[in-house]
Amino acid sequence: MAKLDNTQWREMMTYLRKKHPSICRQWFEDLTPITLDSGLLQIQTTTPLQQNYLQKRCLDQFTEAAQAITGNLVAVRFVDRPATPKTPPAPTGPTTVNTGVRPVLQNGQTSLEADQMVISPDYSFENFITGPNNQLAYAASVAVANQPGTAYNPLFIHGGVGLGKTHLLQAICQQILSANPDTNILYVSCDAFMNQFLECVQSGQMNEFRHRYRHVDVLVIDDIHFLAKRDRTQEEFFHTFNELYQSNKQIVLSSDAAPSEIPDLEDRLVSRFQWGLVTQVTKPGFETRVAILKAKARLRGIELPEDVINYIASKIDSNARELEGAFTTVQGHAALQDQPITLKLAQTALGDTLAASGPKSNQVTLQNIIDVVTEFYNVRLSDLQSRRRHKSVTEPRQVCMFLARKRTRFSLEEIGGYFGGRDHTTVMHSIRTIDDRMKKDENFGIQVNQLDAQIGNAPAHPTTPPLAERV
Ligand SMILES: Nc1ncnc2c1ncn2[C@@H]1O[C@H](COP(=O)(O)OP(=O)(O)OP(=O)(O)O)[C@@H](O)[C@H]1O
Repeated sequence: MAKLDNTQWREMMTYLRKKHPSICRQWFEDLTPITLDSGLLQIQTTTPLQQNYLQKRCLDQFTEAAQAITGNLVAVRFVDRPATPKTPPAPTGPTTVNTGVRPVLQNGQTSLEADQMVISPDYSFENFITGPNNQLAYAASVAVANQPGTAYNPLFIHGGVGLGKTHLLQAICQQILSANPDTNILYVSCDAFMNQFLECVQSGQMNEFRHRYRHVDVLVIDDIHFLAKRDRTQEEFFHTFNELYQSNKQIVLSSDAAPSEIPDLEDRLVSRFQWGLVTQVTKPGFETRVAILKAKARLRGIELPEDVINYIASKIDSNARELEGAFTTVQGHAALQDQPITLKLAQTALGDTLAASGPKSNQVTLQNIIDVVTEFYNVRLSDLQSRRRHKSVTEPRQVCMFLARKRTRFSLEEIGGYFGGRDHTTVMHSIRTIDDRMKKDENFGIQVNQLDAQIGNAPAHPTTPPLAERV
């Protein structure tokens, strides 16, 4: 049987590291090219999780590399170890639940299946760095993974963007599956749950929908706060929750706010979400940021000098996703220039984009604005996103919209969407209200300008025209 020779395989890996450094992982070393037959390159993985992940997330890059190295039109397929016993689909009913690791057919391909989230091998407990900001969430996640359905049910993890909620959710799935590969885990985004619900209502497939969601061992839903204001979906979720809970099936949820702070969430759901354990992840401190960068570098098989790590960790203090983004930028520059990563290279690479998250930054994120405004007015983000119209909420909300428009690239629609699904005319109105008031009320003007200054020292977004023209 034809094969890719070792030199070609190594060249393929080098090609990937050079052209697509951000997808490369240390564990790619464990991949083996097994056959190259009739234009099909089969690559063997060491776990079903890797196989599923690579097939869904890295196929294009591997195909490009295979074609570049062989000079032929080659298709790539990732295959699991032949020795791995295949579990037959559960025989019950028309819908079989899959784990996200072994996609299982259900009446052929359906949109229900297509919405299953892909689990990344990176998101394991091993690769999760703990610190005072996430210790409890981590410990609770490990407990749930070791004793699904009994330790804490439901487990509800909340916190701001990029702070590791999804990572923990996926680590739970991975751990459960590695202990018992036949566990039926359904891991979806809240968005997928809502869309599937609507589709199934419209197509008269509610039996399939219910079967799918109510016959799992573990239900994991990311970003459950999107249930806000969706009355019918909340109703459906309520029944799903009850049925699973009563059968001691584990439920794990993540959200950007604590249950009681999710706007327009029915009380009965709020109280159920609090039955188990509600735990928060917050911003990592400097030492945790350093450790996260080291872990990410290890995962990618990259040597990141200590001074570069300290530099990035000191400049970016918002969240792990932005840290990782900065690392990717530096890695990309090094690969493009074919240079080792040094402090100088990192400083140049990050020069334009550095610290999009911090007050030292010259770019401002929505989170920076929200942090400053919510602290000043002593309100919560969920208040700003709610329908509440009390002055104590409308004023900070309008100030946020005003500053978001002034300091970020977001469109009126995007800003409105973020602050509770408001349309662009509402955002326009808010901006004008603040603008007018700043002109008329000197103290108020000073106050908003101070908030603006606290967000960062950068001028208004340089590529955007003056605010008045943009409203
Ligand atoms: N404590 C941590 N240790 C290692 N990596 C982390 C940690 N926290 C976050 N990360 C990494 O940061 C990135 C963003 O994390 P994740 O997607 O889990 O955030 P999130 O809280 O779900 O954000 P969002 O609400 O925007 O979905 C991921 O690559 C994740 O692995």
